Amino acid sequence: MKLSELVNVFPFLQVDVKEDPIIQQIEMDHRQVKAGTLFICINGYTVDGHDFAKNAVENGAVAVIAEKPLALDVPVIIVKDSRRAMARLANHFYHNPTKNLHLIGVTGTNGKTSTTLILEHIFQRNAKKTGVIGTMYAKVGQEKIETKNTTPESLLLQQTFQRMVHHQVDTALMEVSSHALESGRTFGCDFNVAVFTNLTPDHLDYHKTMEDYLNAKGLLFAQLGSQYDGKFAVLNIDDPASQKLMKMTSAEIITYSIHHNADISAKNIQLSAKGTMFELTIFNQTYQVDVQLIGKFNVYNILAAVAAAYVSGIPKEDIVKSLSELKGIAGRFETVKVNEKQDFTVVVDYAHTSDSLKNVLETVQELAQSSVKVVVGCGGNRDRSKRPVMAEVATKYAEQAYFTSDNPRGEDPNKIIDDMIKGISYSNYMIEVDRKKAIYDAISSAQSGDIIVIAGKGHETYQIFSDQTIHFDDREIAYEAIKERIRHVNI
Ligand SMILES: CC(=O)N[C@H]1[C@@H](OP(=O)(O)OP(=O)(O)OC[C@H]2O[C@@H](n3ccc(=O)[nH]c3=O)[C@H](O)[C@@H]2O)O[C@H](CO)[C@@H](O)[C@@H]1O[C@H](C)C(=O)N[C@@H](C)C(=O)N[C@H](CCC(=O)O)C(=O)O
Ligand SMILES: Nc1ncnc2c1ncn2[C@@H]1O[C@H](COP(=O)(O)OP(=O)(O)OP(=O)(O)O)[C@@H](O)[C@H]1O
Ligand SMILES: N[C@H](CCC[C@H](N)C(=O)O)C(=O)O
Ligand SMILES: [Mg+2]
Repeated sequence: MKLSELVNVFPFLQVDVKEDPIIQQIEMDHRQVKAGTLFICINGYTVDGHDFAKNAVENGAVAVIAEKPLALDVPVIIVKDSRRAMARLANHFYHNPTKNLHLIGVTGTNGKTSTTLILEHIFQRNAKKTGVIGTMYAKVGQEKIETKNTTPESLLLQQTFQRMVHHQVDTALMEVSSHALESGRTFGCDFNVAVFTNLTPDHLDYHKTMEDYLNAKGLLFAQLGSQYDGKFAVLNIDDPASQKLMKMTSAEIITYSIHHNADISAKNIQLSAKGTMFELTIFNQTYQVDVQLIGKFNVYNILAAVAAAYVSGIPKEDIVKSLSELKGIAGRFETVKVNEKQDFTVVVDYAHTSDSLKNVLETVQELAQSSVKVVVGCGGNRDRSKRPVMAEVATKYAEQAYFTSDNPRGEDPNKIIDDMIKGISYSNYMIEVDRKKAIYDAISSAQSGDIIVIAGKGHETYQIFSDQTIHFDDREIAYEAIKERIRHVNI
């Protein structure tokens, strides 16, 4: 595509393109630039991409998008906001791929990954070809692509959607983070259905207040389009934030709930260690369902997915049938079992907010025959305000807590634990900064009937320190620790 054709998307931009190079790719990182690239300068949170424009040209960039004049030997096009401009350019460059996809976006503090993967299962069981974009990976058909962000930057996002279109994907299921909405990564995505799970405290380092955080989530619903265009907003009306989201959208509103009357609802929920049974009502028709997922919070995720699948045209009976074949989700309430001699339960769960930790601990309290133990830490360079709240929840809802590290990143792990224990009401905790040792401590003291929750990292296979990232998988460590515990008991 010629530069002039590409920048045509900006309506009032006066571009004097004397040279009109062919643009073969667009990049925002100078290290990815090759001959024929349009380089976009982003003033980021850590460095300013404008400082790398010269290097980008040396690497082969044939044109540059910037927010200020730059003395370069290639055309420089000046825009007001280059991140925003990038979303628009990406959309145009990759031929507006979401117009050719049925796109479902899921937002909310907790449950985005779970809901998108339940949706993937429902759509696949109903003969749809799916694509997924989220925390664990992006997936085009069966091919998995590693992702750095839950919701990637617009360039990678639109490129991934284009791959989906080329691979005949019809339905795309996507987690939409508040960071992405706030920074415009999703501008230009043509969502058909937007789903809201819940809003509880997290990311207050980035959004500052809960109101700002809600407003960021609200952008998904505000940008969705109207009911006249067949757009649907799926809202959890047990969460008060939904009242505000209703006002922000002109899409058709579909409600789901456990506690109120709603379009999609669940009643008579029976939890067990093997799964969950409940009565599911989809627009006045009720079905008995029996799923392998554990916990009331997963009933919410199922309701959200059922609602989104139904408004996407999957018949009620087919949705219900696919729920019975639903398997667990990696790193979400994932149990680690070595053999039959193991008379206690170990659960690895991605709970990394106070609300998700409370939910998972309340769930295991209902299931435990003896005591509940929890191993938990808080991420470095992330919302500090959640640290003492998570520690309070851990000590309140478990008999014994082990405070440890969870991706300290650029921070001193001991200081993170200091922040956690500041001002908490209970003292039933131990501190072990080494996460492996903390897991061994918790498991080596396991008694028959205990449940040990290892929280915060779920599917992650790494631990991020200031100077290095090491391989670290809670499930692998727990497995070894359980083997040792069983050996010890049998000596
Ligand atoms: C705070 C934040 O959101 N940061 C995101 C942001 O990075 P940034 O603005 O800091 O980028 P930067 O490092 O300052 O670089 C600025 C520009 O210079 C360029 N550059 C930089 C260095 C260089 O040598 N050459 C070069 O060209 C960079 O490519 C970039 O274009 O833009 C990057 C590209 O899109 C993101 O990957 C990055 O996410 C980081 C990794 C991150 O941790 N983000 C978290 C907070 C986040 O977004 N989380 C949400 C999930 C939350 C949830 O699910 O609960 C998410 O969607 O992932
Ligand atoms: N609907 C829910 N409500 C509250 N907690 C939930 C819900 N669903 C899942 N959880 C808890 O939150 C954890 C993370 O779930 P999930 O990965 O689905 O959330 P997410 O929104 O994708 O998180 P992230 O923001 O990191 O992408 C789970 O391991 C579980 O403890
Ligand atoms: N999406 C979440 C992931 C947190 C996972 C936890 N293990 C941590 O590193 O804090 C975040 O960016 O806050
Ligand atoms: Mg996620």
